[in-house]
Parts: sequence; structure tokens; C-alpha cells
Amino acid sequence: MDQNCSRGMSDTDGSCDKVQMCQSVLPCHANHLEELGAGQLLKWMDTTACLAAERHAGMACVTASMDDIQFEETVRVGQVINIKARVNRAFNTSMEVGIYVTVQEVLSGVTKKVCVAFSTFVAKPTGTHKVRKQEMLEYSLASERRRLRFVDISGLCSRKPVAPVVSTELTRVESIELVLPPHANHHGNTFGGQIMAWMENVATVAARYQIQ
Ligand SMILES: CC(=O)SCCNC(=O)CCNC(=O)[C@H](O)C(C)(C)COP(=O)(O)OP(=O)(O)OC[C@H]1O[C@@H](n2cnc3c(N)ncnc32)[C@H](O)[C@@H]1OP(=O)(O)O
Repeated sequence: MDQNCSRGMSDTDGSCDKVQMCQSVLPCHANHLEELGAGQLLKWMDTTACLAAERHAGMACVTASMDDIQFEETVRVGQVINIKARVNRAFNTSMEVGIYVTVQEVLSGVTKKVCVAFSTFVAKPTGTHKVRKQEMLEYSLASERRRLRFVDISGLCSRKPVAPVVSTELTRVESIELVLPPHANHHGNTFGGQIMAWMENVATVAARYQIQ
């Protein structure tokens, strides 16, 4: 598990499937523009959500997917990121975890929403666990999001390729990563947030080639 993440985690209200993480954004988390990288934020979100899922399930969980995310605010060095995660609904072996991210100016206390995301975690080893009492709105919506998630997956597979208007040949970027201990979580596996951070890094380089 990311050291910076695990240090900042604590329960908000003692409820075992709600987790909150608070982190100051430092230069080591930022890009060349002194802005928090999306990959770093995804790592923190995944780690926080994983803890919420594992506390709920009472066993190890892995990230199965994360739904679309829109980042609404740029986060800069010196600001504070606050991530809240909670299990919205448990299905059989999977759980939907809602993640709410805000950014705060330390001195003024002004807080803005950065994003909302929904991750699916799967309990391993598989087993059944009862659905706990939870907020009814999120509970109902989780079912609908789950349905759309699978429509999205089947839609992606059958979608016809669209001819690119501008050649993207020169934007091809490949990254080979050696999985080292700092990339592993508390189970000794690479965690979903780390994979997303690597993907985001390569995508950023590819996008910069395209606009050059
Ligand atoms: C690559 C990495 O290292 S990323 C790092 C962390 N993540 C991982 O290691 C996960 C790697 N992936 C896996 O282990 C598997 O693909 C799993 C566990 C996600 C799914 O395994 P499968 O054998 O395909 O799952 P299976 O069909 O039995 O379904 C298990 C549950 O996962 C859910 N599930 C499977 N795929 C997805 C998906 N893409 N999105 C959401 N939920 C999913 C199913 O709906 C099911 O939920 P339910 O039990 O509540 O009904």
C-alpha cells in the first residue's frame, strides 16, 4: 500500500465501511506544472476504496473496475486532498464503492469538489456476505450503475473502429514497468491504482506528442 496513503487514513465516524483519507499535495505528487497528477490521485482513490471494501467484506479485495471519472478542479501543490470512500452496495462477491474527492485551501478553508467515482471491488477468496444497512438512494442507484457498467463493457467490444481524422501514428507510446515492492499493496500484488497511474502517465505522454 502506498505509504503516503496509509498514513493519512482514518475512520470518519467509526463506521467500518466508510474510510476517509486526507493528504497534503507535495511537489513529489505533482507534475511539471505543479499540479497533482491524475495517476497519483487515482492511486489514493483506489487505496482508500480498497480499504472500505476490505473492511466491509472482512477479507482481501481486488479492484475489478472503476467507472468513468470527470475531474472538475485542478489540484495544486500546497492544497489538501480529502477522499471519502464507502461501500454503497454489496452484491454476491462484488461491491460498489462510492468515492468522493474534494480539495481544500488550507488557509481559507475553501473546499471544492474534484470528482465522484464508483469502483467495483471483488472479494477474494470468494464467498457470500450479507448486505448491510445503507443509504437507500445509493443502494438503488448502484444496481442501475451496475447494469450500465456491463452495457458499456459489451458496447466497447462491439463498437466499430472510427477512422482517425489526424494520423496518430507518432503518438504511440509504450512503457515497460518492472513491478517492485513500492508498487505492491498489503497483499504483495500490484494494486489497481498503480496500474491506473502507469496508464495515465503513458496517456499523458501520448497526448503531448499529439499536440506538439
Ligand atoms: C491487473 C492488476 O493487477 S490490477 C490490480 C488489482 N486488480 C486485480 O488484480 C483484479 C484482476 N482481475 C481479477 O482477479 C478478475 O478478473 C476479477 C476477480 C475482477 C473477476 O474475476 P472473474 O472470474 O471474471 O469473475 P466472475 O465472473 O466470477 O465474477 C465475480 C464478480 O466480479 C464482478 N465483475 C467481474 N468483472 C467485472 C467488471 N469488469 N466490472 C465490475 N464487476 C465485475 C462480477 O459481476 C461478479 O460479481 P458478483 O459476485 O457480485 O455477482
